[in-house]
Amino acid sequence: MIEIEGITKRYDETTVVDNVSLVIEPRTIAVIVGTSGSGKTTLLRMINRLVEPTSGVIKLDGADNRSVPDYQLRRSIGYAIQGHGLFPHRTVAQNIATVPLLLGWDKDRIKARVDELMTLYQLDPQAYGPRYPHELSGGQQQRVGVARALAAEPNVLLMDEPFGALDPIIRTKAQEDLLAIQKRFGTTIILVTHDMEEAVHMGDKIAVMDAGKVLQYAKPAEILARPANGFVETLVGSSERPFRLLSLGRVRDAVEPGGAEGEAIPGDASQRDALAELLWAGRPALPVKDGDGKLIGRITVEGLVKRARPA
Ligand SMILES: Nc1ncnc2c1ncn2[C@@H]1O[C@H](COP(=O)(O)OP(=O)(O)OP(=O)(O)O)[C@@H](O)[C@H]1O
Repeated sequence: MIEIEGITKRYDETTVVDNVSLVIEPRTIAVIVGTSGSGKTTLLRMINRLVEPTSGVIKLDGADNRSVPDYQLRRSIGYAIQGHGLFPHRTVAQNIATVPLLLGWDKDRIKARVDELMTLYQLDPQAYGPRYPHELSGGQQQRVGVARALAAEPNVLLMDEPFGALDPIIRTKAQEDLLAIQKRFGTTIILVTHDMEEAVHMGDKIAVMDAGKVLQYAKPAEILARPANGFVETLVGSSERPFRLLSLGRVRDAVEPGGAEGEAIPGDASQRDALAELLWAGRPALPVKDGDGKLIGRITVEGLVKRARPA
């Protein structure tokens, strides 16, 4: 659990983070969104003490983050940034091994962990381990950056626009990979992004920041349905709201009894994708199948339209 209590950061007369309090539950993803210069990066960097707060306290599992030396703290918290921050003169394997090496892991354990993470990120350790960062594509470098942040099995991972520079297809893949890894290791993640789509997709909770303050901190569905004020409403995009709400739900949760003509939609597809399929097929309803291909009912345009409005 991460408890941010009344955190403020001032540079001279300027307050860039203004009395922020947030609690991030273990094994969840909290996303920080906001306009440029709203203080997102500064807030994130106060968690691993790359920036020292002017006042306030941050606790990790109950302990003040100033109770250990900052270098020790940073070895226990993963940190991944846009542009990856890889060491250019170290190989991919050496980059990933950075923190385990600092922690004094033995060679075999480090090699096993590097191989495990590279395999997880679909980079063949034999082929890519000895390469240098510039010999990789942007998407591959991004995966190495996240693998490096995860190398020492941190409970907490801080991510600052980690997918910012990726093209949309690779970005989606990177998001799915991260969600899968988060589930598997139970990591608590704080992710800074500009992208509301990403925030809604990834976040268990979203914190909306403006001018150093957190305006709303709530579940994505709550933020979409009941934005705290006009700023949050603008940020979540009024015209996109219905689709974003639908993107949070699965087809299986909107199944109605009965059959329909046409190609069946998988139950684990998002309701937003189902609506797109229905519109594209020009049909009022389509059948729904479960993971085994068994038909479990149908999904209708009418049903989805009702769900695209806040409850
Ligand atoms: N070391 C510093 N000295 C003075 N001002 C700073 C310093 N670091 C950040 N700031 C200012 O603090 C404000 C918040 O910066 P921060 O990087 O936290 O914003 P952000 O929300 O992450 O922005 P972006 O989305 O553009 O990265 C900005 O106005 C920035 O100029």
